[in-house]
Amino acid sequence: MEFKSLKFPKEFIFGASTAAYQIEGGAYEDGKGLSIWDTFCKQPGRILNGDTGDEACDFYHRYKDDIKIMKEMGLDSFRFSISWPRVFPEGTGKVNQKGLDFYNSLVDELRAASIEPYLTLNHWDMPQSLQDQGGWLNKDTAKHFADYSRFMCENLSDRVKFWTTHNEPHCVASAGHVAGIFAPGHKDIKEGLQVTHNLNLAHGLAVQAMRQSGSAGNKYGIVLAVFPYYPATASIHDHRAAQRWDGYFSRCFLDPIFKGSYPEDMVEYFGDKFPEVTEQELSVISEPIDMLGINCYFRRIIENDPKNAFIGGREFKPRDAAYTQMDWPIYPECLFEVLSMLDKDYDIPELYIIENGAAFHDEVSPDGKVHDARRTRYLHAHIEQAKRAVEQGINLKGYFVWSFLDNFEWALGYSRRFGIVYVDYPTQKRIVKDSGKWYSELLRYNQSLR
Ligand SMILES: OC[C@@H]1[C@@H](O)[C@H](O)[C@@H](O)c2[nH]c(CCc3ccccc3)c[n+]21
Repeated sequence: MEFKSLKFPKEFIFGASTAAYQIEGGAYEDGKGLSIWDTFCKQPGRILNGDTGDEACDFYHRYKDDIKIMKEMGLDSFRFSISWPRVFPEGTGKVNQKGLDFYNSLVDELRAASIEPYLTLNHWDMPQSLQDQGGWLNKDTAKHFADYSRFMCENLSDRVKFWTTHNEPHCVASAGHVAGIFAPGHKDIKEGLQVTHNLNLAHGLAVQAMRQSGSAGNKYGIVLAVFPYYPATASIHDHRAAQRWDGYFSRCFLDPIFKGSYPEDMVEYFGDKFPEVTEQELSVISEPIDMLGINCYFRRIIENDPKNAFIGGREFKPRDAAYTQMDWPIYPECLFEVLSMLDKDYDIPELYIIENGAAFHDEVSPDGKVHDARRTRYLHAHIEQAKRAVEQGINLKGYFVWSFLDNFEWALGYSRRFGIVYVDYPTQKRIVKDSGKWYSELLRYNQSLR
């Protein structure tokens, strides 16, 4: 496929993203402690088909072979997360040396393959033992997270330069504590808002801790899901609903981190459900960061819905849009629009698209290949929008596709495939999909211009 329209600056990096619980497996191996997702998956009815991350893609054992695929593909960078309980089985205190050994080896293998590690410290798999003490509802957990982050930085920052604290804290707060569809499965709005604040606090404490102990030149940040929000109609009620969704899902994280205060309209809207916040905590949360990672897959069209007790709205699905297997509308301009908004409204040193991709029904054809043309078209269209942002002078420094491998899709188990590499779970065989081959050609084209 012609790549001239997808020519990026030479320092722009292309990568692929994953997360520990979704790919590693080895859930009970080599001294790893329980995570809340290990526990959650065991609760009947929580996960489609009763799937769990017990084995997942067996990345814990197969990472060296997977890195060979990454190298052949030409990835500049690989984003992964650390399983906190694999290193600290109880969340604090005693270190599981075999857990630490795994991440040291993973990083060494990536660097030996000239692939830049891009690390996330919390991609939702919180140690169960800390959950037993209140989890993110307990502010002590924020301190434990900072200690864990410092420890990882002390051990890996000679080889890892990119450090992000949380992946999508809004998901932990809203899906995990309000909707109850993610671990730990709580359903309490006030709790969800307190967790929102405590996650922001944990982020700030962790950045401060890493900055004290990490190597010079490290870049610290966070990964947030930021989407464009549209009202379903011109009605003021839909406009206000869209503004509330943007207010909670985006600005209740962006504003305290980059502006040192929560959005006034959100504090007002949530009233006495909003947590107590001190100036000292806001100063910690707004500890300057070097980069922001963005997960953006589509735009969200919102219509007013007073029955939604949390935020008074629901997602509208236009009939004239094409949809992925997640029932997400395909709207490539979402990347350009989000990047433009961030560039206009916030002072962010560097931006990375850390997750963008699509789930479509994939199958292995008789020729042994996976002809996922829709995914290739999705990636092409969205990367074009990333290019458009770069051409407008927006400081976008990289694009990571979600995901490198098909993997465990949370409450939907293994029913959704996002990978550019197909995983045949019964045999754990990998097959680079057509989209993976296309992505590799794109990377090689850009590397040839460096
Ligand atoms: O669903 C695909 C991926 C997950 O597998 C990742 O673990 C997670 O980081 C992730 N986030 C998103 C966007 C989540 C989202 C959906 C709908 C509305 C807001 C956020 C999509 N994904």
